[in-house]
Amino acid sequence: MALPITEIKIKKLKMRLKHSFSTSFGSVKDKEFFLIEARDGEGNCGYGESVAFEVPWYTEETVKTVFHMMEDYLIPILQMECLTHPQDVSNIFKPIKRNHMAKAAIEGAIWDLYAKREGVSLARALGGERKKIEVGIAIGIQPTINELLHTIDQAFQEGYKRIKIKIKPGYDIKVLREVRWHFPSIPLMVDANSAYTLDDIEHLKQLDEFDLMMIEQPLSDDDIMDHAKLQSVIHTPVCLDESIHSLEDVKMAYELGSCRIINIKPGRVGGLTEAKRIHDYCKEKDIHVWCGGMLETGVGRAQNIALASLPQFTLPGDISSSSRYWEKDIIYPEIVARNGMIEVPDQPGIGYQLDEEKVDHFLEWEKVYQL
Ligand SMILES: O=C(O)CCC(=O)c1ccccc1C(=O)O
Ligand SMILES: [Mg+2]
Repeated sequence: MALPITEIKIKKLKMRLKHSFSTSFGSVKDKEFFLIEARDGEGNCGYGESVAFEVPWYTEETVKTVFHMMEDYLIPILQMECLTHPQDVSNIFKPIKRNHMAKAAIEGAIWDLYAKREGVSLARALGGERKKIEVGIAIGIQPTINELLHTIDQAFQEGYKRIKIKIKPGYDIKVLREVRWHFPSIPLMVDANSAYTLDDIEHLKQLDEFDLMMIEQPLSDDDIMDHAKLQSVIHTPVCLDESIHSLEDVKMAYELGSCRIINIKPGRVGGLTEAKRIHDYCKEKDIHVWCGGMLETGVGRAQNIALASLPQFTLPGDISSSSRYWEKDIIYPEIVARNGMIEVPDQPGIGYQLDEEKVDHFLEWEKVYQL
């Protein structure tokens, strides 16, 4: 069956985060992103969200490169090709190298449109089975230890299933000692966003004393080899985030023993289809996976919820309530984690409605493309 797309609309939005989010390389206060709409001319509309930031600190993409790729290369490809299934999208985009966040934004809208046309939830369309997913919370680098302890306490009281804290050189061992002193048994992990090198191996070995679920992306963002050297000498499981752009990267990491856990973000790997391929491989190899976050609004968050309903997402993801980041989200109902669980919607598509008033409120401009 054909999957006829008649129109793609790009909406540029800017939303202020409730609190700025700080990591080892800098902080984000205002989130600029694109909301993508894919229509079929029969009244159905699918939604996608781009996750690139303004500055290329996380990966090389930026808000501007995402727009450039979508307008100048990806949408023209859609204008030329006929689709039968959202799985075709990654294939037709193959001639364009990388630029995964641009591809994923469009592909996500097409997956949602497809699920709505089929009358099934996006979770179901992807092969998801879970009715509820376990979620955790990511806490940025805090100005003081007391603020960190307070935020952890709050998150734990709200029932989040695990706490992730960001670390960097000078903000690691001492901080963890404090955290473990106050919270000896909470499920805890750390994310370094590539702040260390192999020269820090002796330092990183000290992490083993804190009973961490994992250390996420300690070394360089494009490295797979050094992480294998590190994993061979520390007990704490290594989880790769920035280093994983595709299934091929996961295979290499598995073969080399670079990590024991994979963080999957659809935006980083080029979309939901590639995310699912990675999931399926990890299931076969018994590698635990979880769904990462990119400070998304409700649209990206809803897509992550659908993805995390797949069976190998065995660890709680970075998918917190809308209210953690936003005064008002652009979807309704807002996403709510209760006791560290989020229900996977069973309505067609992402299962949340767009709040057009809110979208208009945060809208900077929009552009329409006929296919
Ligand atoms: O809660 C979230 O959305 C994830 C927070 C987070 O850790 C993060 C936020 C922005 C960019 C990269 C990362 C990351 O996982 O490394
Ligand atoms: Mg990370």
